[in-house]
Amino acid sequence: MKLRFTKMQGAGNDFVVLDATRQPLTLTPEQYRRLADRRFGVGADQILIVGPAPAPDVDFSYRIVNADGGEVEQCGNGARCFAKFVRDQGLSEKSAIRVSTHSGVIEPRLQPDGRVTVNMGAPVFEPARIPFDAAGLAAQPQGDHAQWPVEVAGQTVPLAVASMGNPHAVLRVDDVDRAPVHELGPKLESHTRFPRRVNVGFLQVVSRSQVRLRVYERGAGETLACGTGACAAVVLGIRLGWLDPWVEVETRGGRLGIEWQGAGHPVWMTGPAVTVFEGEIEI
Ligand SMILES: N[C@@H](CCC[C@H](N)C(=O)O)C(=O)O
Repeated sequence: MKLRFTKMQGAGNDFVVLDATRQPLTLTPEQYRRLADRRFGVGADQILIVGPAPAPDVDFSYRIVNADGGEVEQCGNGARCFAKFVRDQGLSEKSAIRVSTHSGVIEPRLQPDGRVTVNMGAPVFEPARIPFDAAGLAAQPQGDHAQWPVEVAGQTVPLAVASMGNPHAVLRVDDVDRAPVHELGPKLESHTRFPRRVNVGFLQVVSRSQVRLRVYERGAGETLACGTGACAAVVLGIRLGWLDPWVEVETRGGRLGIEWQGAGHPVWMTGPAVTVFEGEIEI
C-alpha cells in the first residue's frame, strides 16, 4: 500500500502526519514502527493520524502512536503540528480548532506569527489517575505538593508526578547537560511504580520564569522536546513553589512558553510547528 505523509516537527520533536479524514486508516504496530524508523522508514518520534470529527462539538480527532508502535493518549508538540497540518491541507479555515484525543478535547489556536498556542486542559495529580502506584510510599511535603521517593538504580530519587492526559514523572537536577537521562530514563520509564510506563523529565530551574528540560519519552527515548513533558514539569514546579505561572522552557530543540494559573485551570502551551517535507511511502 502507498501512503502519503507529511513530515513535521515542533521544537525538534518530529512526526509523520497521516490524513485519515476521508478514509479510515488502521496500520499495524509493525507498520507504525517502520514509518518511524530513521533508517528503514521516514523517521519520527511519533506518528499522528488526523481523523474526522467524532462528535458535533469538535472539528477533528487525532491519534498518536509512539515510535515503538504503541498508541498513547496525548502529545503537546503534535497538537501544534496537527493544527498547522489541517490549515495547510485546506481541511479547516478556523484558527481555533477543537480536536478530540484519547484523553479529551484540546484546542490549538494558530497565532499570526506562525506559532501555535494550545489549551492542553487541566493537569491531574492524583496518583491513581496518572497512574502511579504510591502504595507504601510517604510523600515528601515541599511547597504545597509532594515528591515521592522512588528506588531506581540503587538510589532513591524524589519524583514529582502528574498526568497531562499522559503520564509524567519529573526529577529536578542541577544541570540538564549532566543529568543521567540515559541511565535513569529507561529504568524509570518502565519502573513497576508506573503500570502504564511513564515519560521522564529532567528539570533544571534557571530562575522562577525559566527552566531547561530534557525528556526521556515513553516509547520513543530521549526526544529534542516534549510538549506535555514541558507542561507537566512547569505545573509541578509551580506546585512545588519553584516557579511563577508563566515559564519559558528551553529544550534541546527549541523554546516553549507554558502558562498555568493554578488548580482547576488549564495549561497553555505556545511553540513552533513546522512542515519539513511531504512524500509517499510503500508500507
Ligand atoms: N512528544 C509528545 C508526547 C508523545 C507521547 C509520549 N511519548 C507518551 O508515551 O505519553 C509531546 O510533545 O507531548
